[in-house]
Amino acid sequence: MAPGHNHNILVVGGAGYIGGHTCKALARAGYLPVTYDNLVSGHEWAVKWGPLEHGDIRDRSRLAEVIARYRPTAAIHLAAYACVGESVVNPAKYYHNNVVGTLSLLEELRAGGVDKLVFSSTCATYGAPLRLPIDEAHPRSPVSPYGHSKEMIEQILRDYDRAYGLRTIALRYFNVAGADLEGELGEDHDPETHLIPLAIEAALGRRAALSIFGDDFPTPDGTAIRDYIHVVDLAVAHLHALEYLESGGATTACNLGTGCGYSVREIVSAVEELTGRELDTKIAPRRAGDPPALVAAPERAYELLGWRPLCSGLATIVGTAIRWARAQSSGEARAQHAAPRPVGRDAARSGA
Ligand SMILES: NC(=O)c1ccc[n+]([C@@H]2O[C@H](COP(=O)([O-])OP(=O)(O)OC[C@H]3O[C@@H](n4cnc5c(N)ncnc54)[C@H](O)[C@@H]3O)[C@@H](O)[C@H]2O)c1
Ligand SMILES: O=c1ccn([C@@H]2O[C@H](COP(=O)(O)OP(=O)(O)O[C@H]3O[C@H](CO)[C@@H](O)[C@H](O)[C@H]3O)[C@@H](O)[C@H]2O)c(=O)[nH]1
Repeated sequence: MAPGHNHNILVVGGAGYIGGHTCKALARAGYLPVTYDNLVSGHEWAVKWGPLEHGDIRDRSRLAEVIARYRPTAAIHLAAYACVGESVVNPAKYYHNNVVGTLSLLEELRAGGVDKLVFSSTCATYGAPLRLPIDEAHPRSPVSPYGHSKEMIEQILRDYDRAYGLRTIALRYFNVAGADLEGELGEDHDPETHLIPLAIEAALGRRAALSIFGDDFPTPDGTAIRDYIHVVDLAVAHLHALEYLESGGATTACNLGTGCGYSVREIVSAVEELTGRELDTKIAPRRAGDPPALVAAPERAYELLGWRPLCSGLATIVGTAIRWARAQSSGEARAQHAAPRPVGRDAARSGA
């Protein structure tokens, strides 16, 4: 790419778990990821591959300023609250941030002439599945406010394309897990709610026991089944999605999953095997809003994007997450967190 060529990508929510990995993949492909994030759950240390612009998606003047400064050719929108259970008890929080916030972002993208958007959607838009695996034609009937918020946004995006020509691809992620293959990034939520990091923390003795939310689901071992996709595979899919839009692709949506489902008990066994520690578990009631099984039919993404998951085997997902968790308490993690963001070529391209 020629120096000075404007290939800035606005990564909204780029300081988060998936956003950080996506920025790394973008930088490797020659883009400059410009992170826009209010750091409500993201981290400054996770922004290593381009500038960090602090701001909230509901702050339109701040958004306008950042878009005018970097003139991105496209945006990737990952900023949201994303906990299914919490959304059931506090739906207002979810609709305000996810839906109202996205409307604010869309207005400023329009005003700034940004006409391509990759959107982080979710398999939670399907609700309780009527059939497995779930393909994109499956009815979407969310069972949590979180899922509803994402489904509403998908509808808004279709309408914005028809009316304003904003082309978008909604990526319906299944369960994202694992950590950067080089150990530079990983999941760090506070509080953590996701199964794999919680199981690892329990195995490493950092929490007392892992609660298994329900063992009476209609699944072979009674625990809920999910399709886990490695965060690095997911990050790379965003590059393919961007290329799809850059080459004129029409507004659409596709699943990002593997087609393989694992139960909570199977995840517990994998964590035990790979840490060499026995896990203390206790059965707890089902968590509100949790469907029994979510497994993707992943073929549409293969065909549309020419993408395949390459590191989403369970051993790699759990193995990289264990390595990341172990590094958190060591000097290795602290050194990485302190690493400065790249300057020079990137600073020049940022127009900073
Ligand atoms: N983790 C998963 O398994 C999963 C699965 C399906 C979909 N998703 C979606 O992927 C996206 C990223 O998820 P994640 O796991 O990386 O979560 P995360 O919490 O680590 O990242 C979200 C980022 O958005 C930022 N953010 C939130 N609200 C903001 C606001 N109002 N203004 C500016 N920044 C804001 C946060 O600070 C954070 O950096 C979310 O949209 C989520 O719904 C995640
Ligand atoms: O301590 C725990 C945590 C989770 N689970 C179960 O493990 C499974 C996976 O849960 P979790 O890791 O919290 O992910 P989900 O609730 O499935 O949600 C994630 O995956 C969704 C897609 O399925 C995304 O939309 C959400 O943003 C993302 O948080 C579910 O059956 C949970 O009930 C437990 O049994 N014990």
